[in-house]
Amino acid sequence: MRLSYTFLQRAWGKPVLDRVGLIIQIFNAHAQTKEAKLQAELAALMCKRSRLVRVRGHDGRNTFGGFGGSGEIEVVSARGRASGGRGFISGAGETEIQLQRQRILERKQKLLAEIADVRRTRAMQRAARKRNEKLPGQEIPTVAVVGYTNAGKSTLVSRLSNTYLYSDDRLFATVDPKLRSVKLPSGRKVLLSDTVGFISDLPVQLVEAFHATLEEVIEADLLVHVLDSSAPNLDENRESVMEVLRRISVPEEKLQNMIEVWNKVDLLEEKSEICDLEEEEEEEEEEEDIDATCDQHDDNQVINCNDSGDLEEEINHDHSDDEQESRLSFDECSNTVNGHFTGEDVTAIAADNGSKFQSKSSGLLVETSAVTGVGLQQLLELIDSKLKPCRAVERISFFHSKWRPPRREDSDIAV
Ligand SMILES: Nc1nc2c(ncn2[C@@H]2O[C@H](COP(=O)(O)OP(=O)(O)OP(=O)(O)O)[C@@H](O)[C@H]2O)c(=O)[nH]1
Ligand SMILES: [Mg+2]
Repeated sequence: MRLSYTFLQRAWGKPVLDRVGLIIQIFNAHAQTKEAKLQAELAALMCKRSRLVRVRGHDGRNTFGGFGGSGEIEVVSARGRASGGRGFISGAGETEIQLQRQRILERKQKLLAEIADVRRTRAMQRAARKRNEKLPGQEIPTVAVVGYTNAGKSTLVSRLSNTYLYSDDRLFATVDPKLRSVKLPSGRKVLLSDTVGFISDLPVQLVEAFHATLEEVIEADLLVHVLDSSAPNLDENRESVMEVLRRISVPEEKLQNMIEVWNKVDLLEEKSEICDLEEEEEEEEEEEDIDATCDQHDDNQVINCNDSGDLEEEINHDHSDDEQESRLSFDECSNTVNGHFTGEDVTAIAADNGSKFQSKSSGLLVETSAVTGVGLQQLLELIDSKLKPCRAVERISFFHSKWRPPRREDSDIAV
């Protein structure tokens, strides 16, 4: 496999990346802020336990880390070179590998220090924001919008806040979390935080490296999990997101209170219409077939008029086949529509899927289309209702108007 990277790279004259390398490349290309760029670089460095990542710039020079937007990343095996393999570094041996590892380590420490700096600034800003919201009822809660990449998070946040956020039909369109202010039906303001999309089997190194981004999720008062309801692998996507949330230690209580949004329902409707048309055509074809079969049976009836019992059995058998066939085609059609569900009755499907899905009856599920606007009002109302109880508790707190020492993490930051 390692050999084939080199081989393919030479044969095609293009960089060949594995999954992790590719993700890092995409993150790097989409990173806009200093923080995101630092994190992308750190992610690359953290993937070097058994490999080395090297960047070839326009001038042909190779550098470690700090790859620019148009630089090329080359992921190669350290072991391959150490054993005299045809790597990128000529005359490579264990000493050179060690030297490079040392350089990587130094760079990593520098990056970590810079990221800690950025985090400190962010935490101080957050602390200042909270201090400014000291009057009861004036707190601005944060709602983190999380979900699988390409589920429609940015489109949804844009639509709800009436502002522009970059969205695209590609992986990791968002790399820098963004906050947007939204007014809820009760009149209260919230900050919606559009976050980085997750993927299945998110490499551990990436989770660590993107921890600063995921802070938004941990700090949020409420989570909104956006799913692409038209995705054929909705279950898997859902599980992948839950896994990452658990991995970054989001409290179970917050996960229990999380709102689930099944977005892109307009696509289901479109597909459902296509499916209905197909079904109608199939039914027409079946009717024609049945007519033809009946004609045949009529002929049989005439021929076998003395054996009516057998004939009846034969006819019933044919009809049950027809029923089964039409039921099968319906099921197939439903699967084509959304992998598992029809847009109509989520509750029934949720029941079918046991505890895997939160049903509508739990009050935590909303179907939306960020494009057509369906379900958005309902979503805002749900956010409103989910935030109300905790705010009410704070309002009756005896200490709300008194001075309190800063929270531990804030004091750490101040030091
Ligand atoms: N038909 C339809 N398309 C949608 C809907 N919501 C989002 N999209 C499209 O889905 C694609 C991805 O949308 P984004 O908002 O960028 O998705 P995201 O979850 O923010 O993606 P990442 O930032 O990569 O994690 C875009 O092409 C959107 O136009 C929807 O409700 N219906
Ligand atoms: Mg996005």
